[in-house]
Amino acid sequence: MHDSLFADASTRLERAMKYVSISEDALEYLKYPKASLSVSIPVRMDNGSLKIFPGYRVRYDDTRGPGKGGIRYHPNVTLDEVTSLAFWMTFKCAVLNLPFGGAKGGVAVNPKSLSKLELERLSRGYIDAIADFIGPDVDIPAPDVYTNPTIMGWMMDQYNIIRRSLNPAAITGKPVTLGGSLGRNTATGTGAFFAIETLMQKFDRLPAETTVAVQGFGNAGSVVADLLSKAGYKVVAVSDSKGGIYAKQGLDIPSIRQYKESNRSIQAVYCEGTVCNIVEHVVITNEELLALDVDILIPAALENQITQENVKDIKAKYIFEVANGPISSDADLVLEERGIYVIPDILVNAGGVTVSYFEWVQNRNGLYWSLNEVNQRLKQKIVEETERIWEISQEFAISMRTAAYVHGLNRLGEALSAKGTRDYYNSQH
Ligand SMILES: NC(=O)C1=CN([C@@H]2O[C@H](COP(=O)(O)OP(=O)(O)OC[C@H]3O[C@@H](n4cnc5c(N)ncnc54)[C@H](O)[C@@H]3O)[C@@H](O)[C@H]2O)C=CC1
Ligand SMILES: O=C(O)CCC(=O)C(=O)O
Repeated sequence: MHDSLFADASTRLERAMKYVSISEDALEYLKYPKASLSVSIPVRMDNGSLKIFPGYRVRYDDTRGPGKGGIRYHPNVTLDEVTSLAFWMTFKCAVLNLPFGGAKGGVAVNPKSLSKLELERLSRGYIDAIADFIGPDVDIPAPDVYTNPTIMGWMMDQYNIIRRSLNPAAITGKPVTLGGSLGRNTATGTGAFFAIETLMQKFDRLPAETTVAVQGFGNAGSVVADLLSKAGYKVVAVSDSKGGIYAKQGLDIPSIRQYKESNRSIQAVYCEGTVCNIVEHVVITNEELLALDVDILIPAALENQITQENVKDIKAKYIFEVANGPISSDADLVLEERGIYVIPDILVNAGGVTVSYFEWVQNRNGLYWSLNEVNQRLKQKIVEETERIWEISQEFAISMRTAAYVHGLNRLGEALSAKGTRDYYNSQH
């Protein structure tokens, strides 16, 4: 594994290069972020003191359209992490053929330590600091880890105050009442479910005979766990930042979600109405969850969860990356050698940005779609691109990850070439 997350992420590009025929110039462009902004956000705390939080927004590439990507609140956020996340967004949007480039933002903060008012001040302060860097035709933020529709609502409102106009398409993942799209809040997990279903059919796997473990029970992980369990898969383990639960007979995911809503933590429960009772289970660590002997492993938390250190312990047959970058590049090679299928983040978790695109389209048209229409369109896109990446992987006998990068690189290369060399500008100065 490289010291820098971005250096590690870039190796994926290098592995795909030999299967594409795009210009050297295009490849050179794609090695660097187009623009990066680092800001300091002053926040008046409830006790009257002033705290400064570091924040970032990176626009990696906007050849195919405005930058697009979420905003993360986490104590470990760095410019290196945000750059990697913006790099992945660039390829994700290309893989899904969305008219967007890639961007990402983040603030180094533990949001759990802030009051609701402090969180609102921080969110408005972040938009104050980056307002000139974003916009509906430039770069459009959305939610990511520890941010949510409420925070997107504050951010859009702050952007509108600064611009003195209403700009619903400036931010996606907003509350529905402020122009958010139906289905955006569940889109990442739903898209992942469509990708899993498409590929499990190819592997002739029946849901009832397929066990699943999910690391991270947030917006993305809890929804995919729910959809899989409703489709008959046996979800035997889930976890959050504090640890996990395992039950050989399978967990009742809807009950665990219900319990989490009122208690903000996970517990192995079975609920009838509002009464939830604890059922037989084993408490496990996140490390133990990753090493479970299950058919499908779904990392849905943070980066670098499977590395050279623990890759030998992995027993799952298929890994669907719902998190961004959960597997380091060296661990990826080991998994490939061992015949473990890894289905990459830039495809599996692309449902979120796809419905963000639908939200942006609806905001610009002022015509809003039903939930059914959103989910039908989402399914069509995810299934189509999953099939295409599968074909590329079969054609060149390469991993699904490399195939996804080949697919994205082809689209990016075409757009970069269509823009021309820009030598005209250079020769004028
Ligand atoms: N929210 C979205 O629309 C999208 C999210 N993603 C990715 O999905 C992943 C999860 O994001 P969300 O579900 O949105 O975040 P979230 O904030 O809703 O949930 C994060 C979950 O991860 C858990 N977690 C945090 N640290 C952990 C650790 N060290 N070990 C195990 N669990 C841990 C938290 O307890 C929580 O359950 C991230 O990698 C994010 O970038 C990707 C595409 C879109
Ligand atoms: O919805 C979006 O625009 C971006 C979601 C995101 O940050 C991601 O896909 O990692």
